[in-house]
Amino acid sequence: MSLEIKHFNLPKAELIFVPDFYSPSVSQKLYDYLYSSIKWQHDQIKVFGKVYDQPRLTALYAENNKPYSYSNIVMHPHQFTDELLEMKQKIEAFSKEKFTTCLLNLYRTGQDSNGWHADDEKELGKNPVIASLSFGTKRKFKMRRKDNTKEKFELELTDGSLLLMKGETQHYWHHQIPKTAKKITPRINLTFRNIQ
Ligand SMILES: O=C(O)CCC(=O)C(=O)O
Ligand SMILES: [Fe+2]
Repeated sequence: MSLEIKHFNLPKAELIFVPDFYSPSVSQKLYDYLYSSIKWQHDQIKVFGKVYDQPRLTALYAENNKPYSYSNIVMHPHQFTDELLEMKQKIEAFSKEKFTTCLLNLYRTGQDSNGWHADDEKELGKNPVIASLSFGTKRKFKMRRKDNTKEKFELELTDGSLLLMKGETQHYWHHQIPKTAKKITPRINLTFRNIQ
């Protein structure tokens, strides 16, 4: 059986979406493992001098000790677990890319979110490839052009799916996970990155 692979041809973005990267039964096991075994933390962020609780839990894992900084937060990695390493290897085999680091997000309810941003920190290099795995409740993933916010795109990130963002995507587009008023159970997201 072959995997369904969708290519979205947006101007100045390269997106590849694999809806069934993991089967429903494997996804359920991975969700349970991640929910209970990842060392989730709840950081505060500073926006225009004011301090807020980040609207989700996060964790950083890596094969090296290199920290990752964004939104005034510096995260220091835990060492990869066997399960995370296995996921990393499966994504590397599919994408023919290498990843050093995984930033995990736990969206506990519909009120948890991730605001407009690009994954364009300089430690990610010029045209970073970001591999994003989703487990649990599906959430909307929105994109909009940095230079024309009317130009938009959206996608549902479903359980067991893989989204690859490549090429110039981070230069030209912002992305977000908006809040939703729906009563929903959690979603776990893993973004694999290469930090040099
Ligand atoms: O939860 C997601 O799908 C997106 C996460 C994200 O954009 C990030 O961690 O940089
Ligand atoms: Fe991101």
